[in-house]
Amino acid sequence: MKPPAKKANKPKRLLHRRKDLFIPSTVTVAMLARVMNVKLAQLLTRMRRVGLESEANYDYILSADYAALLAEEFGFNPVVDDEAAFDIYPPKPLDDLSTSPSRPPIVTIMGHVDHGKTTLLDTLRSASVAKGEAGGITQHIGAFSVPVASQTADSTGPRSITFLDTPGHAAFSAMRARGANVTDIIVLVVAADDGIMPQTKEVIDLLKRDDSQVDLVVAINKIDKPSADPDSVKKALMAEGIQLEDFGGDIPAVHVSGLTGKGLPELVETLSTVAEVRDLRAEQDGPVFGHVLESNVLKGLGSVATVLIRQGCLKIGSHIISGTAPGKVRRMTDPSGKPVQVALPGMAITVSGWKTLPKAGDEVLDGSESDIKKAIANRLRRGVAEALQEDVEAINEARKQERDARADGEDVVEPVPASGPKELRLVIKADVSGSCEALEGALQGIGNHIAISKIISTGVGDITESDILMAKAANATIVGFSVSAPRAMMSLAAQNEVPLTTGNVIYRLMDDVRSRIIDMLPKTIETKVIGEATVLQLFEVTNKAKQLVKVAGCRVTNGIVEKQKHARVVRLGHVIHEGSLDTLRQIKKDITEARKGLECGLSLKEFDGLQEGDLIQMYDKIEKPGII
Ligand SMILES: Nc1nc2c(ncn2[C@@H]2O[C@H](COP(=O)(O)OP(=O)(O)OP(=O)(O)O)[C@@H](O)[C@H]2O)c(=O)[nH]1
Repeated sequence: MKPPAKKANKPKRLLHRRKDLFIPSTVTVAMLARVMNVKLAQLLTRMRRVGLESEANYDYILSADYAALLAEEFGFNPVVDDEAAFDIYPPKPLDDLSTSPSRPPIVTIMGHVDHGKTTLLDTLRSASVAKGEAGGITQHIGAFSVPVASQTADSTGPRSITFLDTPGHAAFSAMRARGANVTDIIVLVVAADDGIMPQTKEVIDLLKRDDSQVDLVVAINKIDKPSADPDSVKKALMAEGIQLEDFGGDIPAVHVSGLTGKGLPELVETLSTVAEVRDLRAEQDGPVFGHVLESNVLKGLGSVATVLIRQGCLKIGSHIISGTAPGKVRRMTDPSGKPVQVALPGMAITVSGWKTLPKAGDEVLDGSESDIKKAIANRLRRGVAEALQEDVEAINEARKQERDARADGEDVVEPVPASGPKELRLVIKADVSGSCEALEGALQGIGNHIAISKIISTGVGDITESDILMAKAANATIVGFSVSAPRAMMSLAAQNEVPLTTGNVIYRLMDDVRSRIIDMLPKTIETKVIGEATVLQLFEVTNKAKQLVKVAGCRVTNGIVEKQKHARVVRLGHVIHEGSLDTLRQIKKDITEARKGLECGLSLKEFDGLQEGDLIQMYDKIEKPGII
C-alpha cells in the first residue's frame, strides 16, 4: 500500500528584500561593479542592454543617477542620502490669487542705446523722491518706487509702481536663465527723432518670443525735440507688429520727454491702468520668495542686497537664504533710504544681515535657522559635485577619444599579467566627507587591465604622520584634496619615499593619478618611416677588409635615407630584415644621407640577401607611453 501522499506545502511568497547600496555622487563603472560584487563584464553587458552603450567602459565615471539605476538593475536598493538632498525651495504660487492682496507692478524700461532710458529713469526717480519722504536720498539700489498720484483710498489700482533700473544687469540674465520673469510691464523707449533701431527690434522680438505674461507700454521719447516725429515712429511700430491703441490695438503709447519730464505723469497713469487691468496680486502670508537685484559690501553694514519681494512678507529677524549665502535680516530700507520693518510683495528693499554676499539674480527664501544651515551645506556640496560633474564629463570625453584613437590604430592589446593588474594604491585625505566621497568616486578604478588605482584608505583632515607611515607600509601614494600638508609631513613623506600629491581641483588630482598609472604601463614603440629607397641593381664589390660584399644600387623614392637611422627590408609587403646600414655611397664617396630622387649604393649590416625590387625603409623608433 502506498503511503499517504504528504500534504503539499503551500508555496510561500518570497519576500525579496532588496539590499541597500550606498551610492556616492560619482563612481567609475569598475568601482560600481566592485561594490555590487558583480563581474565587470556582466555590468558592461547590462549597461549596453539598458542603452548606456557609450558609457559602457570600465573607467567611465557615472553620475549618482545612472549608478542608482544600474544598482536597481542588479536588485539593489540604491540609497542616495536624503539629508544630502534637503533644500529650501520657492513656494508654489497659488492657483487662485483673487483673495490675495494687490501688489505694485514691476516695470522694466528697455530700448535702443541713447534713446533716453537712463534720463527717463532718473527723472522718474527724482520725481518720486520729491513726492516721497522729505529729505529722502536717492540711492542707486537697482529699483525705485514711484507713487501713483491719482490713487485714492478706495480705488483698486496700484498705489505705487516699482521700476527696476538695471535692465542690462547680470541679475536679469541670471533670473531669465532660471525661467524667472520678474517683470510685469516693459516700457519700450523709442526716441521720436530716431525711430526703430536694432535694440528696439530686439525688445520686440523678445516680447514676441516671451510666452510669459508681460505687458507692453511704448514711451515715445524726446518729444521735446523739433525733429521729433512720433507719428512715423508709431507707423513703424505697427509695421513691426506692435498693435498700438491709436490704430485700434491694445498697446498704449505715451509721448514723453525724459529730459523735461513732460508726459511722465501720463506714463505713470498708463502703467497704473495696465496694472489695474492685470489685477496683480500676491500672497503675503506664508514663505518669502524674492530675487536679489544687486548686492555689495557697504562700510558699517557688511553684505547688503537689494531684494525684490515677490511673495510673502519679509520681516526684521527672519532667517534667509540666497544661493549659498545665509542671513538674518538685520535692517531693511526702502529705495528712498527709509527703514522698514516689513517688506511686502512688489517692493524692492535693501537687506542687511547677510553672512556672505548673495549673488544678483539668485532667489531669496526664508526658513528656520537649522533648515537654512542644512540647505547651505547641501548647496555647497552640490556645487562641488556639479563642478566635478563638469570635469567628469570632460574626462569621460577625453577617455573616449583616446580609446577611439586606439581602436583606429594598430596597437596590440597587452595581455593581462598573470598576477592580475598592477595596483597604484591610494590613501585619500580630504577636507570634508563630501569631497572625500567625491574624490573616492573619481579616483577609484582609474587605469586598465594592466594597471589600476585602488583606494586603500580614506579620511578627513590634514595629512599626518600616521597617514605617511600607513602609505609606506602599504606602498601607497597619498592624495590630499583641500587639505594642508605641513612642511614636516612633506619631508617625512620624502624620507620614506612615499609619493604625496595635494590640490584643490579634483580633475588635476585625477590627472596626476592617471599619469602615475601611465608610468606603470609598458611603453609602446611606434615606428615612423622617414625615407624609402628601391633596389634597382646589385653589385659585388670588395670592401675595406678585402671581403666581397653585395652592394645595392638604389633610388631614393621618398623622404631621406639617413645612414644612422634604423633600416628594414620590405619584400612583397613583408618585412624580411631589420637592422641598419653598413655603407651609404654616392658614386665612390661615402655620404651620410641621400634625398628623394638621388641614386645611391648601400649595404646592410649582417644581411647579404638583398634582391632587385626590395624596398629599403629608413625609420625612427618612437617610444610612446601606455594608454588608459
Ligand atoms: N532732447 C532730449 N534729449 C534726451 C531726452 N532723453 C534723453 N536725452 C538725451 O539723449 C542722450 C542719451 O540719453 P540716455 O538717457 O543716456 O540714453 P540711454 O538710452 O540710457 O542710453 P544708454 O545708457 O547708452 O543705453 C543724452 O544726451 C540725453 O540727454 C529727451 O527726452 N529729450
